[in-house]
Amino acid sequence: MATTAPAAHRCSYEDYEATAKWLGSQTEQRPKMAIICGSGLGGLAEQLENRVVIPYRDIPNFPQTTVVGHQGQLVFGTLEGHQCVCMQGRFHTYEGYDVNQVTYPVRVFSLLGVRTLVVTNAAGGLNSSFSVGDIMLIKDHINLPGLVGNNPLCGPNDDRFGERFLCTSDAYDCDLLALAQQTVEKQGIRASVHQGVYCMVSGPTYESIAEGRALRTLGADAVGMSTALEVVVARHCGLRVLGFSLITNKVVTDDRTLKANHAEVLVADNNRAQDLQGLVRGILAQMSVDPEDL
Ligand SMILES: O=P(O)(O)O[C@@H]1C[C@H](O)[C@@H](CO)O1
Ligand SMILES: Nc1nc2[nH]cnc2c(=O)[nH]1
Repeated sequence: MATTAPAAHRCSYEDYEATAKWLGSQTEQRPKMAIICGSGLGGLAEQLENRVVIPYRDIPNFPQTTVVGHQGQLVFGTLEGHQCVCMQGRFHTYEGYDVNQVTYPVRVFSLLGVRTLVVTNAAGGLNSSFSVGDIMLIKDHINLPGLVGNNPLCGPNDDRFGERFLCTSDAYDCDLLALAQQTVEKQGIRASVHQGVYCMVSGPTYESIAEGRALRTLGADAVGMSTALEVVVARHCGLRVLGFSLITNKVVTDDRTLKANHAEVLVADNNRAQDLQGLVRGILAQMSVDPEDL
């Protein structure tokens, strides 16, 4: 039987605008920061003050989450003095969404006035010095789907969002990364936090032994099924990006008896999500608050 990739879901500027306008009518909050919560990492959104919760099913043009550990709602509120919008649940291409649907919220956030994107994910550790439960500050990525043609910037370029040819050598903001590293030192958690390269694959399969080895050879420290596409679109609309991976499992690169699974990913999240939340809060507490937020 022939199989086909999902048909490209073209979204017009007017679609993004309509969604942003509708969200703007649901709350007076105008966040400058968006946080995408990875698998099992939605707890951060519970910590916001003055919460306004909007289920994805109510939002015009929004996709729906289908993965365990991804709740499917936007939460507006304040965290450490910053007005934020949190995605409690993200979209993945392995769910059948195409790259434009997966990244749809990022452009909507930019139209809402968001200037900084914080991305989090659950990822498999490839770097042999990483342990389960460690945090990786993302310093760069390998956008494997994008490199082989599944890039959300393919197709006609809309100059209202950004330029045709985007440079991604500076995708992860150096100043935010430095602030994150300072916070790590301040919190005394250096032993379990590393900087590294995140590789996005499409999933939903976890890596074969040969694939795990190949990704390590490519220079990846951790591998997951999200994030890079969102970051590309965020950079295209000029957002600053800070990224975190929670290492939920070690990618199997030798022992055939070990098997990665989503339950193990969620257990590791459950055990260590609070550390990641504490780090994100610590970083936000040190970031100057936009005067318009006060
Ligand atoms: O949404 P993220 O990237 O955190 O989720 C990861 C990748 C898959 O969705 C899932 C695999 O266990 O966790
Ligand atoms: N591709 C991939 N994604 C993950 N997400 C969490 N763990 C993993 C993993 O081992 N591989």
